[in-house]
Amino acid sequence: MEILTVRDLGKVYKGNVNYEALRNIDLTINQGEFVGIMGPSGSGKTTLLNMISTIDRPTSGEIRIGGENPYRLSHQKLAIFRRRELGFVFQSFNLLPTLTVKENIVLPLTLDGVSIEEMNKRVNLFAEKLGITSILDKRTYEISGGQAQRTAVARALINRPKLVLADEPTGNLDSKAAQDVMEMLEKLNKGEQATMMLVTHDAVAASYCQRVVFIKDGQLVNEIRMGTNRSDFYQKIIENLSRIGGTANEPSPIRD
Ligand SMILES: Nc1ncnc2c1ncn2[C@@H]1O[C@H](COP(=O)(O)OP(=O)(O)OP(=O)(O)O)[C@@H](O)[C@H]1O
Repeated sequence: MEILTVRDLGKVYKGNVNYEALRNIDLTINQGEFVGIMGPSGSGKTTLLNMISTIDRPTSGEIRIGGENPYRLSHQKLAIFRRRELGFVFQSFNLLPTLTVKENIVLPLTLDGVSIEEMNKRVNLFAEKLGITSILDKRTYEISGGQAQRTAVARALINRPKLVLADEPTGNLDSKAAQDVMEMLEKLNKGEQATMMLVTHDAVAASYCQRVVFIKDGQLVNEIRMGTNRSDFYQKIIENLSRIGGTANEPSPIRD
């Protein structure tokens, strides 16, 4: 089943000089897929993510999420759609510092009037899956970056959204914490059948995806799929990035 359908998408930033940031983008993400988007700086990754996350309107083409075109919804319905159908994970975690870890996680549920009992059930389930049960009552300034990102992942998934969108989720983490977060995302993708799209510069993070799509100068140029081995997939990602000018070649930090 298709969760995300992007057809012939285009984006032109209007200004003194118009800039065509995306052109003829076609992308489909099926239920339960984990897809990475990679490309050089300025290639259009954030622009694409902003269109899909309904933050910014496309100039042409169409986006459907779970069969719905979010840009046809009224302002109020769009806000509800975003909260119920999309989950967000950001580079900078975006947790509220005055709340505890648990309060941050349940925030999307409180806005939807879910019962306390159901909230507790879900928060305990996700906290256990993400290994953050012992820090639920801590404030966000008392936890590590890796714990903060796992909290953000729990918050993004607690509503069981149709699509989870992650923007450089490992960008502020050291390599060990980054690996932990990617392992959690992979586990949740498999265990919860969560459909995920990840924008990243990090080839190691991308190697946890099942499919990586490459973007250059506003166009999708290639896609590769994970085979049986993550180490080989990582090498293929690096080769593709080198070809399109995304990053230098480097030795694999992945051991099988
Ligand atoms: N609001 C805007 N107005 C005009 N041009 C913009 C705007 N936002 C982005 N651009 C341009 O569109 C192109 C794509 O930008 P985008 O931020 O999507 O790239 P990116 O691949 O996410 O880059 P990075 O990896 O550096 O974050 C760039 O050339 C950028 O300068």
